[in-house]
Amino acid sequence: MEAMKETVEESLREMRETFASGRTRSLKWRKAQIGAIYEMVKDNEDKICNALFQDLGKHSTEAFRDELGVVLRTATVAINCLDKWAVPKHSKLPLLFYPAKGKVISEPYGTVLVLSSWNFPISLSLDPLIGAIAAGNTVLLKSSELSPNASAFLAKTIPAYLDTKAIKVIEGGPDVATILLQHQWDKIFFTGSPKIGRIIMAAAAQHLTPVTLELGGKCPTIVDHHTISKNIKSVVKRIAGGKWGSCNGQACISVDYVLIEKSFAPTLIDMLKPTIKSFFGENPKESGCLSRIANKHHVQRLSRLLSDPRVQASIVYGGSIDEDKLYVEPTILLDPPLDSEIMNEEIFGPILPIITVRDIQESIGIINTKPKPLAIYAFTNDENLKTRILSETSSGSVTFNDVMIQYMCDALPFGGVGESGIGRYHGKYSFDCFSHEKAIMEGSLGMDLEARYPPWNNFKLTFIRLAFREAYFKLILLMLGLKR
Ligand SMILES: NC(=O)C1=CN([C@@H]2O[C@H](COP(=O)(O)OP(=O)(O)OC[C@H]3O[C@@H](n4cnc5c(N)ncnc54)[C@H](O)[C@@H]3O)[C@@H](O)[C@H]2O)C=CC1
Ligand SMILES: CCCCCC(=O)O
Repeated sequence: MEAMKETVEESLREMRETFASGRTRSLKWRKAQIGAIYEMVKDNEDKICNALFQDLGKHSTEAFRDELGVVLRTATVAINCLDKWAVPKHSKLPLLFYPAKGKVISEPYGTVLVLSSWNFPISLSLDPLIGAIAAGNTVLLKSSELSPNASAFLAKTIPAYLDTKAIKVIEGGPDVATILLQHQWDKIFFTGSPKIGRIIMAAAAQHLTPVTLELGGKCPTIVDHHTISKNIKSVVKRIAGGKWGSCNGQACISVDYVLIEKSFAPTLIDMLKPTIKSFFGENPKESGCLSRIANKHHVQRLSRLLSDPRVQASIVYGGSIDEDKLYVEPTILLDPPLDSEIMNEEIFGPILPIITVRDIQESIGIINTKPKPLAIYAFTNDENLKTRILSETSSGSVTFNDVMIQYMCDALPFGGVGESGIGRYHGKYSFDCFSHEKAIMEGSLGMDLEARYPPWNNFKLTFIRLAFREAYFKLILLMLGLKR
């Protein structure tokens, strides 16, 4: 660890020197670096897909949809929009200070730390990296030890494409992260669990470092079957895809549990079963399209969630586990107890609890008994229910009549609220996430209003009262010929 400490100190010193040189402030430099990330992903598609397969058994199609394609689009949007994002924003000032001028400029924070997760190790590393570079920062990236092949690819390949004096990559786990957190950073961007998010925030507090925490939680899916019945096949496929079709439920915005009216349960279960078979065949373990569970610890964690006898009794499909093959069968539960661990911990795996209510309106009350989720999904065409969900619940985002696609829309901010996260990114939100918005004001020496200065008197008070009444003050300036 001593060697690692020296590496970290040397990396930080060099990144700070590079930032101080001003090189990263050049939009040309930023675009060149982001373009290099684009080329790196394009040049190494096979290596990246192989790394994701080695780490997670992730199929190359899923890997391209959720990772490579996401990064390529993020890079393209950043390069195309950076000039616009970086333009100072002029501000309308109170007439009292006329003819002073105001604007806001986006200033890079400086030297930034990015800590990412294992489930989408390429996109969750490179997306924030692109944002940090777009904003003009130097960056150190530490991806997750639980995706060793993807982490090794990033550590080996990024230096071959990017400015190594500005962009550093370190492999390692909690021990390395702990060393990193002992240093002062100008911004920390963390993707991971709320538990570790608290550690990150506590470490950042020592230096008053701003943080973005991309965390997780239990994303509910309401299905109001009365109003979506003519599209029920799409609804069921989207729910199944939102659980088993993206890293096998190991995603922060996966469908965690479903809320439906009791009368609809048999139909939903009967439609989910053939849908799973249509996705993964008769034996999903051999399908090749279903990502593996990350490691034995997570298999044992999922096994523990299922071990509650009351949960065991709620299994209506699946339930088999093969720890050696890091496999948990796509599993459906019907009404596991709301006080069971599986209904109070982020599942982060291929188990789908179906919770039934008498009236779908009761779903809101159940959702509000839990921490604010990263996403809420609701399949409904009932505008009143939509309005209630939007006004009576709080979450990072709400998606009606689909799941997970919000992640791929760079015009929408991606982030949580409460336990599910602090801050947001994607698209321009990434640029803003890694920028300090600095207020600039330029006063005029040409005109000095005595009313600004003592001695105070009623005339000055009247003048100041008027000045806060912008319309009157504008009239006065026009009459005095001081403003056209
Ligand atoms: N909001 C989002 O975009 C996403 C959120 N997540 C959330 O992340 C969690 C799963 O990801 P994991 O990687 O297992 O999370 P994690 O919190 O265990 O690890 C995340 C990162 O923190 C580091 N880390 C672990 N222990 C640490 C410690 N004691 N001190 C400092 N750093 C430490 C890890 O090396 C890794 O780089 C889930 O809760 C999931 O919902 C996952 C992906 C995306
Ligand atoms: C579809 C890609 C989602 C990535 C973020 C997550 O849910 O873990």
